[in-house]
Amino acid sequence: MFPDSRGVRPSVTEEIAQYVLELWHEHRIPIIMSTLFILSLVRIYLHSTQTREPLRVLSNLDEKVAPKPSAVRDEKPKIEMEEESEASEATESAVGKKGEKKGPRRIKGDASRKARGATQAGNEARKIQVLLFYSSLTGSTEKIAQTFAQELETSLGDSADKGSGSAFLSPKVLDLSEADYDEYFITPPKSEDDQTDLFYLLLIPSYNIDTINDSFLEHLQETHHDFRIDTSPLAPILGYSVFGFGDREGWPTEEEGFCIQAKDVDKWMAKLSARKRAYPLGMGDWKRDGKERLSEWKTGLVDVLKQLELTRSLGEGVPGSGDPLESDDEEEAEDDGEVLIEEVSVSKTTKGRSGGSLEDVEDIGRIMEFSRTDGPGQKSAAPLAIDFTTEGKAAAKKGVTVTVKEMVPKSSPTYAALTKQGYAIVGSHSGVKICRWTKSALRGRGSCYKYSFYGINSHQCMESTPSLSCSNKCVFCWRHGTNPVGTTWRWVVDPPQLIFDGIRENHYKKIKMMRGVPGVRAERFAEAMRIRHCALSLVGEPIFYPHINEFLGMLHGEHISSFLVCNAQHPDQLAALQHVTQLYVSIDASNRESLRRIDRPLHRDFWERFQRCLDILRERRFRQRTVFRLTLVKGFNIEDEAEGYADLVERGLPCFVEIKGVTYCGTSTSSSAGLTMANVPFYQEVCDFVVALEKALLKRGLQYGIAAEHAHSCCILLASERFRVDGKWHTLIDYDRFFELLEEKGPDGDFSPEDYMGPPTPEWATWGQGGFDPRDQRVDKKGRPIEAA
Ligand SMILES: Cc1cc2nc3c(=O)[nH]c(=O)nc-3n(C[C@H](O)[C@H](O)[C@H](O)COP(=O)(O)O)c2cc1C
Ligand code: SF4
Repeated sequence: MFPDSRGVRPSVTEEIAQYVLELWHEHRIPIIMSTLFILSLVRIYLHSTQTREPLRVLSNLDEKVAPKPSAVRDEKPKIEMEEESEASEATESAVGKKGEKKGPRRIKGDASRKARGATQAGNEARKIQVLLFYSSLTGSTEKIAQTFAQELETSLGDSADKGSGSAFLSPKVLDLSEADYDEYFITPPKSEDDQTDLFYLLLIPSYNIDTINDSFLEHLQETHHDFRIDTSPLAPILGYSVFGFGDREGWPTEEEGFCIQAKDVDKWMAKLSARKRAYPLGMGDWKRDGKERLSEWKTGLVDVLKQLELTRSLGEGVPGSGDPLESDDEEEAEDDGEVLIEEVSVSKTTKGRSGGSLEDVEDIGRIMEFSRTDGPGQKSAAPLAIDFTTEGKAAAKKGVTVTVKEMVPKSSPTYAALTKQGYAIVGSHSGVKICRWTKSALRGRGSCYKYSFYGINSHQCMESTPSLSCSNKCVFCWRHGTNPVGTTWRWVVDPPQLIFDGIRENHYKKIKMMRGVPGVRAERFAEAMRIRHCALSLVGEPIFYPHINEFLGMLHGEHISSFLVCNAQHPDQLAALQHVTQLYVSIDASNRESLRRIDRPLHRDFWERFQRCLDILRERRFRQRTVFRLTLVKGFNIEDEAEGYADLVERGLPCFVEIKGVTYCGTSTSSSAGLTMANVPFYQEVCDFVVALEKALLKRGLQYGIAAEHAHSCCILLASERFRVDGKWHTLIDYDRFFELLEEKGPDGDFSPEDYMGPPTPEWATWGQGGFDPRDQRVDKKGRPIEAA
């Protein structure tokens, strides 16, 4: 090495470094190439000989299908699952689905989706154990319990322990005389891995002698009252249901003790489980219908269990459903377009927007164009823009362009008011609601008067209307502040199929919500899942709807009978109406002045319209089963009006005349009408009026008689002698025959009401007998049984 410029000679180390550097510069390319080559060889070798570790995210997906027992524990694992689903989403988006463009993963804050995914994943991991408890003295329930458990397992798609993929473990059958109550009825037992939810079924035969049932009931009661224990210690179970066996031979009615202990068990279980009644109490007579009832109960139960498997939730219940206090208070509001006085505070805004004055309404002309704007999420079914009436041409004449709006838009106060009152609004102008009688019949507490008079089952009756709008503002209709009014159809028209599907769906939804309500009977609940009747009378005017005939066709197509009530203000639509099972016209007064005062009609020619409607009814009396409905309001339309009503009957010659006292619910603030309790006639006053009317009819040579009564609803039926056969009234309807005739002869077919007249009116419903179905139990406002007089 040479000395540097300063004449200093480099050290040995410096000389070596210099040498290595020169060497690198000379040979770096071959060195890099050969290193890369060697590394590649090593990589290939390792790849072909080593077992691969699965990718982390894929392993997670596997875990989701078959989780390790410890993978899901209460809250925390849910979070883990969430992360897993996030991870799998990440993988999917990073790897990209087949044919999809790969790209950076976008993270969106879709909390609900994540939560749902997490719950489902959690649900998949958890199992459901049905515990079937029974008691038995003479052994029949024991045998039934064993068979029932096997059948249930099959119906649920076999059990998880047999590897079926179902969440249900094999049902366990437990004899209450051997089971440790402390183990099952103080707090629900936990499985070893804490991965199992419990569902309790109880098969209880009743005994009026001392049996194991007594100590069991005592235990339930004591547990509930024990101050050291929570009042609802069984709340963690998924749900429960009870079925009782009894013997009607010795204990004919529930009041006499039929299935009494099953009822008690059901009641205490509701308290202990914090209202987890998953399906109504079933009851069967072991000698007669026991098996049939049990099988029905099982069908309903399986539906609920399958829903539980998916959602782990019993779903919605009506307010107060399964109340731990088992309070049986019922609201007294009577529906069915039946007239009532109720305390309702009507907001000024609501009134202003929905009502509109007479002048406003009459200014609206024929609708020439349709300009509905479908907001996001609104149904896409094409609405039809029609003004089907012949009235209100003023605007058209003036050349005013009218924008077609929805009758009851979701954002309107009307919508809010109606939904608050329990209506489900379907589309933009139809509604459905469960009436109090449907609820009452589900609980075996009596049906509406239409059961006594015409044989309709209230628990199979749907109350609805395709038009929430009306052309009157009747003094006794408390809804006139909340429902829209008008003389012409000036709104968007929904197609009939949309209405039919919507009301049916919402009706069933509302029935299902009654599942946990105390006292609902399993067999009636099961029957209620098949609508047999439709009362088109809820609120508004059904024949106002332009496609009423198509809509009726849909009801009849499903063998749902139609009870249509109209207000005698739309003669053209009435004349065009096809067959209905029973056609009502509301007759609210006997003369022009009284009608104006009571109905406060929007049409200026209301009296002429009214009379034309009566004439149409007269013409059609051998085609349609026609009914006048009179609503008596004291101080308005009772006094001295019997003669006037008789004249109207003479004009319309209806098949029947229903006379009903207005119903009172609370203090009336029924708008300016100011009706009070003083306007509600006593039943005796209604009876006196009916007797006077019958006399007035006979005086005119009209063949009518008092056929039936339903004192509970303050309702009496006058019928034409056409419906008296061999001295017996035949006010019931043969529904099957009605549908046969309709199918044979068509909706305009030539057949008469007599052709589908039913069997004789039951004795208990005839005049003087009160009209309460003896199968049912009358209760007072607090749900306490009322002894028959
Ligand atoms: C002594 C006795 C008392 C009974 N008491 C009632 C009763 O109060 N209410 C009822 O509905 N059934 C009553 N039953 C009918 C039983 O509940 C019915 O026979 C039941 O199916 C018996 O079930 P098991 O064989 O599993 O014990 C009674 C039967 C017996 C023998
Ligand atoms: S007819 Fe139907 S909707 Fe009307 S009160 Fe009776 S059960 Fe209720």
